[in-house]
Amino acid sequence: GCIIQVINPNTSRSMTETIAVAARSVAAPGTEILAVCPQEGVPSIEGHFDEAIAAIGVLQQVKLGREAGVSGHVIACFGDPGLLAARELANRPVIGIAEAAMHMATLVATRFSIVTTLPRTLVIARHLLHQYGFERHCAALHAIDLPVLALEDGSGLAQQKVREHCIQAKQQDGSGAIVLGCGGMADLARELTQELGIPVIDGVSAAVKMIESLHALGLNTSKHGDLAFPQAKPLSGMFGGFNR
Ligand SMILES: NC(=O)NC1=NC(=O)NC1=O
Repeated sequence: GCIIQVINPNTSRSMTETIAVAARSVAAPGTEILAVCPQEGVPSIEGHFDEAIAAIGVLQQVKLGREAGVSGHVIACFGDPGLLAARELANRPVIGIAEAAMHMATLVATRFSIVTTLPRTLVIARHLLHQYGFERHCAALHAIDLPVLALEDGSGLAQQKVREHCIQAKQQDGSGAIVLGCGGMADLARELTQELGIPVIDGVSAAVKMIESLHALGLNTSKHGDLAFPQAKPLSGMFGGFNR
């Protein structure tokens, strides 16, 4: 069996649950999902500062998962915070939900649109498109202009905004697929795919299936070269107990 650690890098328990439900909804019968979030950090991730803080919690959770013997790790925030650092700490595969959703979109469409939360997170999505080499595949990026935690306030307003922007993206962007740009949107993909008649892709479920595939293929993070374990060195202060 496969044990997948799904890390919500923010500290909001309700979003961790939304993410866990999406992960479990696609997990294979033999796959166990361990959904976690950092004990301390930031309640939502909406910019570079938040990402820097969240990355420490991601690394702490990846180390715990490695020591628990998980088969792989998912970073369930659309900025993929701490992804490469996490791969240095991990033996097993580590996949971010943005890279997972973007890869899947390129398999089913020639171009995709992204629908994310606050406008200020658009630059983060653009950085990832460049980093992953998908700039040419992304036709447009949209922001619903609501904060991440509006997805968890029970009003349904954020979910309605996501739906409206997905409809606009389908009509205006010339995209064949849509990528949902937040871990908290993970529960919307299936219904929107049905309603819009085009692939609307959630990175949480995409990442879970990619980890299962890597596990089945016996492929793990390469420790040869750039992603080798960090050099052992004396870490000080709050990082004291935190070595590779
Ligand atoms: N673009 C985003 O909304 N990123 C995110 N911030 C979070 O706290 N979770 C996300 O997925």
